[in-house]
Amino acid sequence: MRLCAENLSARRGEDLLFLNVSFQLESGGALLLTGANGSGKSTLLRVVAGLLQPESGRVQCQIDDGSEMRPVPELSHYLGHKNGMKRELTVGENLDFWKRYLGDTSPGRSLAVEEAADAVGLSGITHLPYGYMSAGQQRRFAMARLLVAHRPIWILDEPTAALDAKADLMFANLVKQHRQGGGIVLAATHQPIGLQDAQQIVMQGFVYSDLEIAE
Ligand SMILES: Nc1ncnc2c1ncn2[C@@H]1O[C@H](COP(=O)(O)OP(=O)(O)OP(=O)(O)O)[C@@H](O)[C@H]1O
Repeated sequence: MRLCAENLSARRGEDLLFLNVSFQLESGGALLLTGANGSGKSTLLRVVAGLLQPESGRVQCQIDDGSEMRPVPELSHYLGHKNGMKRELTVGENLDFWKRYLGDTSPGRSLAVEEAADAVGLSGITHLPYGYMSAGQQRRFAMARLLVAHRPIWILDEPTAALDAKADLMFANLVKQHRQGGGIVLAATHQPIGLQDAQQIVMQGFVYSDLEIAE
């Protein structure tokens, strides 16, 4: 599998936040985004995930050599700052919704809801409302979403913010296993979460605000 981002640029408000960012990731590869608060990490991840229209450029993914290019949203999970779970539903109902809604988009095994809960260290409580969970448990169950539907690309925005050291380690192992299985990971994070040998882009913020993009 190969993910290609070519000449991505994005505007926030009137200003150009980044200009002509390109990278390529192969199966098992990872990209780490770093940079100061407000430098554009979340914006770049949202562009890659298809949640924000770029000012220029495109991102595509090829499953096998010679196969057609496919849009990243079909093949990716996006774990942003928000957990994307309903407080009123049980944990199991939330995960079951995501399992059915996202489905599996490529060969690869997704986990049953209880298996995924076990993988994030929280088995036996999926019958409880999501809103009853502590903040850390809620985040762990949001991570379980990555496991109940198989998607080869994981796009992660500060996935372990506010988690304890044990949860960091648990998630680092999930990321490592995902990469070992041929998955690709893009992440903005300050924690060591299984991103050994990752490519790195240091975001700079509105440095290009007075430039215009050549069409
Ligand atoms: N909808 C918006 N309209 C205008 N400006 C925005 C909008 N969303 C974000 N910005 C600005 O874009 C810049 C980049 O924001 P972004 O969230 O991508 O940064 P970040 O590097 O992820 O920051 P952090 O480390 O704090 O999460 C910031 O200056 C922010 O204020």
